Amino acid sequence: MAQLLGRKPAALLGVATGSTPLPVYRALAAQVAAGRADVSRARIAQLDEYVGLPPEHPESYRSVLAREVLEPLGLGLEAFMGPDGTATDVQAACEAYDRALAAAGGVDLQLLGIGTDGHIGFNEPCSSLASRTRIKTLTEQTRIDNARFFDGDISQVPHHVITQGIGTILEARHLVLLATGEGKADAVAATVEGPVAAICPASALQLHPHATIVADEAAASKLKLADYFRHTYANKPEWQGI
Ligand SMILES: N[C@@H]1[C@@H](O)[C@H](O)[C@@H](COP(=O)(O)O)O[C@@H]1O
Repeated sequence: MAQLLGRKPAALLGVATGSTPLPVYRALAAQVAAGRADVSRARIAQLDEYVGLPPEHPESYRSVLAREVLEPLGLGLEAFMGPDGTATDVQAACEAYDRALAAAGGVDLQLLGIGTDGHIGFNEPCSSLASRTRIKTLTEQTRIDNARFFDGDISQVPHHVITQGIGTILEARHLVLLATGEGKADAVAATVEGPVAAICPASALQLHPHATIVADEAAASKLKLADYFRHTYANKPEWQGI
């Protein structure tokens, strides 16, 4: 991210919620504090949002991103773009968000996490690979996974969400998907080595010309080609800048 900001100070950074990307946000904030990265002209775009949670609810994704990304980077809400989870006309809000992203020049770098079922954003299994920002219904598993943010009480986890569609996500110039822990190993294997199929929404990354997957050993543990991936990473020519 810091490299991108060096090349393009007014970059539009797409950010994900969840626990996995938090160390990235902390590292970027540390670089900003040390004067090694300048985010003063950067803008931040939200990936998904719960429907019906007021923006000031501590677990609305707008609140989470304000707390974890905007404030540590010293950015205000004027640098932030996101869909309105409380809109009366949700579909119109979704379409407006897609238009706003395009009008802002598109997302330069989109950070993604991955759900245990292979979802990206909140595109649950069998989401159309061409989908645009829209309302989705969460699976029971995702609601169970996310109950930890709601005092472990699943009844507080909304059933409906707004998410950038898979087609919308694929329009970002660079996709970076982060996965840690054994719980993500099946999803990572299906994403990287499985067929491109809506049953694993993250497999759509195989269609993107510039997608990077960063996985720890546990999350990578079910990859058949792990040795090959390690070898190529260790032998990247310096000119590739990785
Ligand atoms: N909508 C978010 C996703 O964007 C995120 O990738 C996923 C994984 O979260 P974690 O990184 O905490 O495992 O959680 C939620 O479902």
